Amino acid sequence: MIIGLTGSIASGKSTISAMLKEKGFPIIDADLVARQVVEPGTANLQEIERVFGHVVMNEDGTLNRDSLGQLIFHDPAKRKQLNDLMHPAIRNEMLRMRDKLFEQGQKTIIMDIPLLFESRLQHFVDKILVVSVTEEMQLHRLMKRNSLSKEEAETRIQSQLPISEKEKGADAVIYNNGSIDQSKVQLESILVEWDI
Ligand SMILES: CC(C)(COP(=O)(O)OP(=O)(O)OC[C@H]1O[C@@H](n2cnc3c(N)ncnc32)[C@H](O)[C@@H]1O)[C@@H](O)C(=O)NCCC(=O)NCCS
Ligand SMILES: Nc1ncnc2c1ncn2[C@@H]1O[C@H](COP(=O)(O)OP(=O)(O)OP(=O)(O)O)[C@@H](O)[C@H]1O
Repeated sequence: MIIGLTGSIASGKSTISAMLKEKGFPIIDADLVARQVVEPGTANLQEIERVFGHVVMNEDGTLNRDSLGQLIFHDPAKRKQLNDLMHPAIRNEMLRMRDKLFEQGQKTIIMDIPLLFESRLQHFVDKILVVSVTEEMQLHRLMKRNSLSKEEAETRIQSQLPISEKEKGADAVIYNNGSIDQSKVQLESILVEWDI
């Protein structure tokens, strides 16, 4: 069985994913895969430099993530260009990892996919677990974690579907406004309900 873990930016997916990892579930993390597919020397990174310019590169040849983020979160056309370039590579690598884990005999796999709904990847997974927070809390945590201004954080939040829409497509929702322990209790009861 594949559990799709999703939510919105800074809603707490990584926090819940860490709890699932601690319980022994294998995790395929789309954000991590998205870093692997643009490592120095990859054709993807060369293409990103060609399309977005030298400004998105660090001197050591790695991707300047802040600079690329500034470009794509403010501009839907550029975001689409980046998505079109990277998403097929991310998807292929995630499927390869999934197949390998099943071959190794794993029964339940977690796929942490921030853009599961935006990219219409619902068919990748058997159950969808959404990590939700109020917009106020999301803004607060995002500004704090990424040291962003209110305006920058709002721009990033608006680049994704509203969390209320994602809740509608969920098999279960964790409301992560309270403490981490309160979210853990919710996770545990969902795992019992799903018998995993
Ligand atoms: C723009 C980049 C370089 C910014 O890097 P940075 O280290 O600042 O952020 P990070 O990768 O940790 O992403 C943080 C969060 O931003 C959100 N996010 C990232 N990319 C996108 C996008 N294209 N559209 C909407 N939200 C996005 C996700 O919620 C993600 O969890 C990076 O996010 C990226 O390469 N994005 C394109 C690939 C992608 O779509 N990744 C999302 C998972 S598939
Ligand atoms: N219940 C909580 N109480 C306090 N802080 C929290 C809680 N849950 C998450 N956080 C903090 O909020 C921030 C966002 O959480 P996290 O990184 O897990 O979100 P995410 O959904 O994985 O984000 P992204 O989409 O950007 O990858 C982090 O700094 C995290 O430590």
